[in-house]
Amino acid sequence: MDLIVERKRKVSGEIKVPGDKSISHRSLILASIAEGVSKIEGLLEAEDCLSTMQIMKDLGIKIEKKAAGSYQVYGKGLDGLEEADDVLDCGNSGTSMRLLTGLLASQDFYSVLTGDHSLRKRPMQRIIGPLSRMGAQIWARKNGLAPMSIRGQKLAALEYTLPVASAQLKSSILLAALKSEGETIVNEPAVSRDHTERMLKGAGVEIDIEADRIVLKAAKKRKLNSFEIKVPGDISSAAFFITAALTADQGELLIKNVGLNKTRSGFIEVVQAMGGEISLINKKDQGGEPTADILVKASDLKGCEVSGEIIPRLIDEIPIIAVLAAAAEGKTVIKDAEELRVKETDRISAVVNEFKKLGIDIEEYPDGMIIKGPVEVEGGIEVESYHDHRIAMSLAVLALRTKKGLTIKGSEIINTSFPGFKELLASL
Ligand SMILES: O=C(O)C1=C[C@@H](OP(=O)(O)O)[C@@H](O)[C@H](O)C1
Ligand SMILES: C=C(OP(=O)(O)O)C(=O)O
Repeated sequence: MDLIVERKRKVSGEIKVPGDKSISHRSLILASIAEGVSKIEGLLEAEDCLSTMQIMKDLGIKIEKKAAGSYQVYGKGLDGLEEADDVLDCGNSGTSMRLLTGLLASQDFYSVLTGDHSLRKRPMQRIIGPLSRMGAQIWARKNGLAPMSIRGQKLAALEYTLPVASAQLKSSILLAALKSEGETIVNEPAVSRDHTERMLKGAGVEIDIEADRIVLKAAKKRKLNSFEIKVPGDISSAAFFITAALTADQGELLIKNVGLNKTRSGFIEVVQAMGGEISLINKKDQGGEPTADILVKASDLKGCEVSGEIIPRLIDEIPIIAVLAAAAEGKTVIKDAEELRVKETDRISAVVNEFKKLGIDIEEYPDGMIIKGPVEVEGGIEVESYHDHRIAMSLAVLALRTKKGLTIKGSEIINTSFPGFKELLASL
C-alpha cells in the first residue's frame, strides 16, 4: 500500500500515542504464566503484540477483550501452558520469537515457532546458544534461522554474559530460567531495556536489578502473582511525532503519557544534545514505569554524535534520528550501531539508500552513518519501506519537510507497531 505524505510546515496539537510495544508483549506473556486473572489496560493492539496474544491463546490461555486496549488474561501459572496443535506464528515480531523461545524451552511439550520472511532471516543463534547451555533442545534451520522447534526440558540455571546488549536475549534467558531452581545471572555489555525485570519483580519474583547485572535468585519453586497494568505510551512511537514537531518551521506539540524509563529514553537525550526544545511535564510513576507528557517545539537543530552506551537505549529510534540529522546544521555521527543490520531489515543500508535517492548527504559505515545537514529535500518521488515499520514511518516524517512530498511504498507494514499512525500524522 502506498502512503502519500505532503509537505507540512506547521506541526501543532495535543496527541496520545498507542501503548508501549515491549511492555505489551511482556504483559501478555507474564499474565499467562501468573496465577489467576490479570488486567491489562492500554495494550498495544498492533500486529506484533497480536501475534504474541494469539500464541498465548494457542498455548491454552483464555484472553478476553473488555474494551479497546483493555484485556483480561486468565493466567494458569508456570506449569499451566498446554502444547499447541499447530505451528506458532510470530509474524514480523522478533520480540515474540525470542521471548517465547525462552519460555517454551522449559515447558514440558513440543513447540514450533515461525514468522514472516523478514523474521525468518533474523539471527536466532544468539538465543539458541545460551538456552542450549541451560539444557534446552532447540532445532533451527542452517545458521540458526527460524522456523525453530523446541522440545521443552527441565533447564539448569546459568550465569551468562551477553555478547550484545539485547533485551530480547536477556528476557529469553530469564523466562527460560523461571522454572529452574538455581540462581541465574545475566551480565550485559551495556544496559538494555529492563521491562522484563521490573515486571517480574512486580509479580513477586525475587530478582535483583543492578544496572548491567541481573540476578534471578535461587528458588525451589517460583510463582508469579497476577497483576493489573496500565501500559504507558510508547516512546519509540512518540519519537516520530517529536521529530515532526522539531523539524517543522513552527508549532508546538504535546504528547500525553509517554513511558520514560531510562533504559529506553536515549532519544530524548539526543534531542537535547541537538538543541531541540523539549520539556517533560506532569511526571508520574505508572505501575513501576516512569511516565511524563512531552512538550516539543519547532527548533533549530545542530548535529551531534550518537555512540557508545546510549545505543541500546535508543536502538529503535536511529532511523528517525537520521531524519533529525538531515534537518540539523552540521554533522551527525551515528556509530556502534551494527545491531541495526539485523532488525526487520538492514536499517543502516535502508536509511542510506533512501536518503541518497533524496539527495541527502549521507555516508554508510559498517556500524552506522554520517549525515551532513541541513538539506532542502525536493521529494516528489517514491521511497521504499523495506518491509520495516520504522523505515516507513521515518520516511513519512521526513516527507513533511520536502517540497513535493513523498510516496512511501509498502506502508501497510506500519501496522506491526503503530496502527493509526497515518491518521495521527494527518491530524497534526
Ligand atoms: O525486548 C524488546 O522488547 C525489544 C528489544 C530490542 O531488540 P534487541 O533485544 O534485539 O536489541 C528492540 O529493538 C525491539 O524493538 C524490542
Ligand atoms: C526491532 C523491532 O522489533 P522486533 O525485534 O520485535 O521485531 C522494532 O520494533 O523496531
